[in-house]
Amino acid sequence: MTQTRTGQSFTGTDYQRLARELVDPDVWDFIEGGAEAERTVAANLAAFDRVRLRPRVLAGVSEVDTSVELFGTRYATPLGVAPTAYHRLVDAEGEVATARGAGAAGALFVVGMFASRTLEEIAEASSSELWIQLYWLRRRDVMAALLRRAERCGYGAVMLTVDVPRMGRRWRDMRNGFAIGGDVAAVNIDAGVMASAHERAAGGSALVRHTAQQFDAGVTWDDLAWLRAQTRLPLVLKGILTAEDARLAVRHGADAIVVSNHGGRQLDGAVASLDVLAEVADAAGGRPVLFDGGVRRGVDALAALALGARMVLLGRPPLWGLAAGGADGVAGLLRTTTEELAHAMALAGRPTLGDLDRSVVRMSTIAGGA
Ligand SMILES: Cc1cc2nc3c(=O)[nH]c(=O)nc-3n(C[C@H](O)[C@H](O)[C@H](O)COP(=O)(O)O)c2cc1C
Ligand SMILES: CCCCCCC(=O)C(=O)O
Repeated sequence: MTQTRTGQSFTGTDYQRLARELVDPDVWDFIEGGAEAERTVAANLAAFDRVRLRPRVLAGVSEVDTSVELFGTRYATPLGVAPTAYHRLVDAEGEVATARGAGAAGALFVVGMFASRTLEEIAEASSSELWIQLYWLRRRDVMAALLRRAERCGYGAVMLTVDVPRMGRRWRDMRNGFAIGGDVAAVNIDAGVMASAHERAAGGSALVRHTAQQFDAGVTWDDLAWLRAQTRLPLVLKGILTAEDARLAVRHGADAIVVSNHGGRQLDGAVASLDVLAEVADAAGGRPVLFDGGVRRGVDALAALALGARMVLLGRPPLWGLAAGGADGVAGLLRTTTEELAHAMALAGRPTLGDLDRSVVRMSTIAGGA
């Protein structure tokens, strides 16, 4: 699924529109929604509206190369699939289809701790690199067991999400009394640990109750030593928004950092990811910096790569692709966005990702400003 009825390539917004028609309204709210007034959701998008590009000319752009290397693996595209929970909410094959789609596009897929297909099934279906994402649960034995399984089936890194000591107050989910329903489940985790995610109650989100019960809000930087000791895989911390925390992450053994505000789903009012990318990249001591939040077009990815990201992750867009067209939809979404990026690189006179630096971007103070 990569073309409209008139033969044009789908863009991200085409996938979004199609997905909206197909997905159950409560699930749509879960995907699209953010915390509280959704100011940070809006800020992530608005930051890209303030990007102005400084193109160079006569740069020899007959070949454009979007490939990138990270932890010894080369990817065809610097776009990757961010960890998102429960892909079977939008497609019967769930993460297996996402893995096939990401593989077809040569993209990294970060499999969520709350995946709705087993780590082994996903690995079997994948032809590109997989990483595993973890939240810090009270049950460290569950985290350790997941890590061992991920290592056994060849996952290449562990991404610890550090911005969810408790669940953001997502009013859409709370008003919908959202709970994970039907036969969808986080199949890699003990059913007892996950039970509260399925308990529907009027006027509240089961995800909030589940997080309060099962996530460990007491962890500190010192606890990272425990996780480090569990695995030889590279450790990537997701959810860093300040130079201070970037320095602490490096000091406590992070091999890479993801600049992210969780797609505006956690602290409403938090800075737009793009606005702090350069600050965090400067503080990361040479460690690779990944980025997510509000990337919808290739030109957005170009700006994030220029401001210091080695790789750019997409959260909601691959779910739109998955809902609209399964594995083909995920591949189509990633390919289209990569083609947009390659096009922008050519027109900006930067034919390789190595040519992208801060001189590409000038941030306007107002959306749509000069
Ligand atoms: C439906 C949904 C589920 C998510 N689940 C997770 C998750 O399980 N783990 C995690 O670290 N981040 C999760 N995220 C956050 C994404 O990894 C990512 O940070 C965010 O979506 C990026 O913003 P974008 O959607 O604007 O691209 C989720 C996001 C969405 C939209
Ligand atoms: C019951 C598990 C909670 C899923 C959390 C997924 C997530 O991080 C999100 O942003 O939503």
